[in-house]
Amino acid sequence: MNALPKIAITSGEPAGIGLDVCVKLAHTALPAEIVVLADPQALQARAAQLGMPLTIHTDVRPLHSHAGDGTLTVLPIPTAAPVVAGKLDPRNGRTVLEMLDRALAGCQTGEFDAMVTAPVHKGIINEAGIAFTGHTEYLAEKTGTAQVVMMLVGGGMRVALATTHLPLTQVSAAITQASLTTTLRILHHDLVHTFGIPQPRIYVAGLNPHAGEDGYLGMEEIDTINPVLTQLRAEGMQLVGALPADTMFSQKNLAHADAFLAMYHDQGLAVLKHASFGQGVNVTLGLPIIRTSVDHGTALDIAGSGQADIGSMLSAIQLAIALSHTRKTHHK
Ligand SMILES: NC(=O)c1ccc[n+]([C@@H]2O[C@H](COP(=O)([O-])OP(=O)(O)OC[C@H]3O[C@@H](n4cnc5c(N)ncnc54)[C@H](O)[C@@H]3O)[C@@H](O)[C@H]2O)c1
Ligand SMILES: N[C@H](C(=O)O)[C@H](O)COP(=O)(O)O
Repeated sequence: MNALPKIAITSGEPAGIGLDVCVKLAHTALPAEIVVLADPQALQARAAQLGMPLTIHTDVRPLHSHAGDGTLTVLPIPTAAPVVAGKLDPRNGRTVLEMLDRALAGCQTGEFDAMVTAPVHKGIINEAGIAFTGHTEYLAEKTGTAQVVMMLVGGGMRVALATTHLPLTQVSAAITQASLTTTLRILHHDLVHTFGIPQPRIYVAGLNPHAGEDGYLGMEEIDTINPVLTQLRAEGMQLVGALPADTMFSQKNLAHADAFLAMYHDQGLAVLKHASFGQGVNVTLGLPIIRTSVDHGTALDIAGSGQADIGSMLSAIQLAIALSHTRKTHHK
């Protein structure tokens, strides 16, 4: 097996900073073979807008590590409409999904070892007539995976979510004993087998203020969360909780927890992004393929301006490389 991982980067919403990040990536060396899925014309135009040199290769080249010499290997996915930095166009909604489909297919056939996703704009894909809530849910559906777990890594912590892109009014109903059990099993399994932590300590948040205050501020802890924790502790998992979310991320807990499980998106991600926005990584656990992503969105306000930071993309690629090596070692 090839020792140099081959990583597919989907460039995401073309009006956003995904293209800026890819142009900057051309100038950063990495210990992997990198293939960017993008519209070559739009990419070249963004490089010109940024005033950065870029040479695009769309032919199949012999195996080489990403030199950071201003060149990019690009797998062309043409946009349906011309791309303007900062201006969304629903006609390009489907293009974004074509990139994901192509990268996923390559990961499934072994053409790629992992996919790393630049940000997409969920709203414009829906405006294009395609129901879409996020990469996480999309890749789960496309791979026929009943349940996956979104986990972000950054600021010295790992934060996983019991629910992902859901309106708050639907969160409580979505957290069932069955879903929470599966989430914790996936999280525990990946912490052990992918992140190499033999006996991970997982700190679990409650859903309600003060973890429900013994039922006076909500019943989800008593009815759903605590029974699941009790059951899984009996199986040997080290679980702490259900904890009041407002103090769960204290420095003391940070020193002891291998991962935190938040009940919903902003309960966990507001904390993690406060600590590490721009450097964090989003990783989907439980998929049959390796997928990591940036921790930021399309940043339409700065697309084409040169202000886009590539720290999170570099962290996402580095984690994808590490996970590719781990998977290859286990499958030897
Ligand atoms: N991985 C993903 O696909 C992903 C992740 C988060 C948000 N989103 C989507 O992105 C869209 C916009 O989301 P948002 O406005 O909430 O968040 P955002 O991350 O796009 O922007 C928040 C702020 O951070 C700044 N910013 C973001 N990334 C930056 C970078 N790399 N360098 C410098 N500054 C940066 C932006 O300019 C903006 O001021 C939404 O449609 C959202 O769903 C996608
Ligand atoms: N929840 C992610 C975040 O806030 O960073 C983001 O929306 C991307 O999610 P997907 O990877 O599912 O697109």
